[in-house]
Amino acid sequence: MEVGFLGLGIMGKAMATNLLNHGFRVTVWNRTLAKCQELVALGATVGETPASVVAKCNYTIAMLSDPAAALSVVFDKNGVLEQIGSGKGYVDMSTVDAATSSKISEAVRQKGGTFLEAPVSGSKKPAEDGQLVILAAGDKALYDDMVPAFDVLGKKSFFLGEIGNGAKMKLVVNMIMGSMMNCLSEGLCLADKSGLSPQTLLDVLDLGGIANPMFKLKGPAMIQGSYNPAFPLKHQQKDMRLALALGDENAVAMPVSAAANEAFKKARSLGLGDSDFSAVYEVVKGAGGSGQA
Ligand SMILES: NC(=O)C1=CN([C@@H]2O[C@H](COP(=O)(O)OP(=O)(O)OC[C@H]3O[C@@H](n4cnc5c(N)ncnc54)[C@H](OP(=O)(O)O)[C@@H]3O)[C@@H](O)[C@H]2O)C=CC1
Ligand SMILES: O=CC(=O)O
Repeated sequence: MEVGFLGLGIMGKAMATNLLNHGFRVTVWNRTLAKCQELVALGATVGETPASVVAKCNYTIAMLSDPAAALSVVFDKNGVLEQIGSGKGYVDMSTVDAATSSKISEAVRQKGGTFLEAPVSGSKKPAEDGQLVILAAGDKALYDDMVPAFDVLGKKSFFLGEIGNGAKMKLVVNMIMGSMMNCLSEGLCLADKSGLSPQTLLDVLDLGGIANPMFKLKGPAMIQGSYNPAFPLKHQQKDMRLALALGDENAVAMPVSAAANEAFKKARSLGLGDSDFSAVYEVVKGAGGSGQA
């Protein structure tokens, strides 16, 4: 199967690599084109623009940072829309809101193409290991066509029906995740300040009913103050913001998530946007950092 792949950030690079390793022919594009070279070494070809990738491939996947990036790659000059049409499918796996997804879907369908949103749950390591959870919605025939690729990228795919449902599911999941990360940070801080060992807290948590892979993976690095980005904090804050907007639309009160969002915003203002989202611990500790938000 031949696929195009737009966006070679932390996730896109791992996902495109997996596809190449499983025998897919992959044509890649990235805004910073130099990042394509690592994939070329693994057998990928490069498209000069999103439009040229779509011209070459019947199926094109995108994995981009946020709604602005997702829209730009489709609607701007040399974008996806210039070459999409009958017989061509576009699959956006970025985490965006339902309105962004719907806008892209309508434009692609107007040109005669098909569209699927398919955001993923799971971070850098699950992406490298092909263990993502895929939350797809939109064109069912395109979903069926993509199953061989989804089987390589993920451990499970869900087809959630009409466009927007994948985006909404992803935002609900990440709203919970971001709130949990804040709660873990407060727990580590409280343990430390009240004379307990944060590591012993992690050991206790891991044996009980609220044990989870995120606490187990991130906790020890947080204690060390190590925030090598697997999931950049700026993206977690974007997801909290979009989830809170979904809460506004549906009149759902989310005070816990709103407080978590404030902590992520504060972390961005302290220059921690490119650190892992667990760096929100620095805000809870009252410390801070330096660098770009
Ligand atoms: N990292 C994670 O653990 C997970 C991330 N996600 C979601 O996946 C998506 C990608 O995340 P991740 O790979 O971590 O992010 P990165 O920040 O590592 O990569 C972002 C990608 O988007 C591109 N990009 C940004 N702005 C534009 C633009 N205006 N036009 C074109 N391309 C643009 C970047 O290009 P360039 O290289 O030129 O900057 C890069 O390829 C996000 O929506 C994120 O929320 C979902 C699950 C897990
Ligand atoms: O979106 C992030 C993730 O870990 O899932």
